[in-house]
Amino acid sequence: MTGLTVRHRRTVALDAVDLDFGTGVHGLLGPNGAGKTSLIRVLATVAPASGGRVELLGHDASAHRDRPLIRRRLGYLPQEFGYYPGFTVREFVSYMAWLKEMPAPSVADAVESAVDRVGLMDRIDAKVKTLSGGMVRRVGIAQAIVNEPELLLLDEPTAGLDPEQRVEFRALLRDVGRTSTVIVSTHLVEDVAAACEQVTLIESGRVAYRGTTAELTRLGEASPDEGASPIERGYTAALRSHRGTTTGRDQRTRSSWGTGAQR
Ligand SMILES: Nc1ncnc2c1ncn2[C@@H]1O[C@H](COP(=O)(O)OP(=O)(O)OP(=O)(O)O)[C@@H](O)[C@H]1O
Repeated sequence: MTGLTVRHRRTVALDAVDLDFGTGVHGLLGPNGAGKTSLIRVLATVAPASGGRVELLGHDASAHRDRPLIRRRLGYLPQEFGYYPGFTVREFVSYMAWLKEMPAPSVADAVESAVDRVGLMDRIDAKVKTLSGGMVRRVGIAQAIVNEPELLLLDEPTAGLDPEQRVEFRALLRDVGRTSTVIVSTHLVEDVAAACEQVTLIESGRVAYRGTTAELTRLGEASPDEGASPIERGYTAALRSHRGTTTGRDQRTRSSWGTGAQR
């Protein structure tokens, strides 16, 4: 994408961002309100850009006729996803496969494979409304991967998952990332450390840092900041550097709550 700008009324959520993502697992980090969801929604073709150019899987995301072609090859788990509570897991994931226009003969096997990958085979014929929050999240992941997407977009996918499920989910991400482009927005730096090769740090609608997970960790190792792990220290150091301050504890505290750029 080049010059991607997203405005929500007076708020500039993304400010002329240039980014490209190749095969592999990419972590999208940033404080609350940084612009991560705004970016993912444009990539998922559910929200228009206010400016700039976005090319997805060789298509122009702004071209109406190209969007169905993109959506067939895309998987998307929104931060809050809607589902029909009366559907069973099988019915819901099948319905999403149908929306993605998957060939009918392949749907039944694809649904079982996706549900199996998120560890819910024993609940495949249970109604979604009878599942726990973490299980519903896994149904959301199953619907996102049912079409074996070439571009997988996940907005806060580990919210509600217990630690064991998070470990399994990270393995799934690494597996999908072998052949596809996976973009994961998260607040959990340890998700990034465990599953992502590349990190993009967004703040106030701008790219604050890009590098490999190992580079961000090394940045943290060299940083005197307090923090639970080197990569968390790297996150703080990269944000500070972007803000152009090396001493501003007050500024860091203020900014770590996230701010939209009001124009
Ligand atoms: N529908 C909307 N109307 C008005 N402002 C919005 C809307 N959606 C987002 N914003 C603003 O745009 C900015 C970016 O929001 P966005 O949700 O993309 O951030 P985020 O990085 O995903 O945040 P979080 O980590 O809290 O989910 C914020 O200032 C937010 O308040």
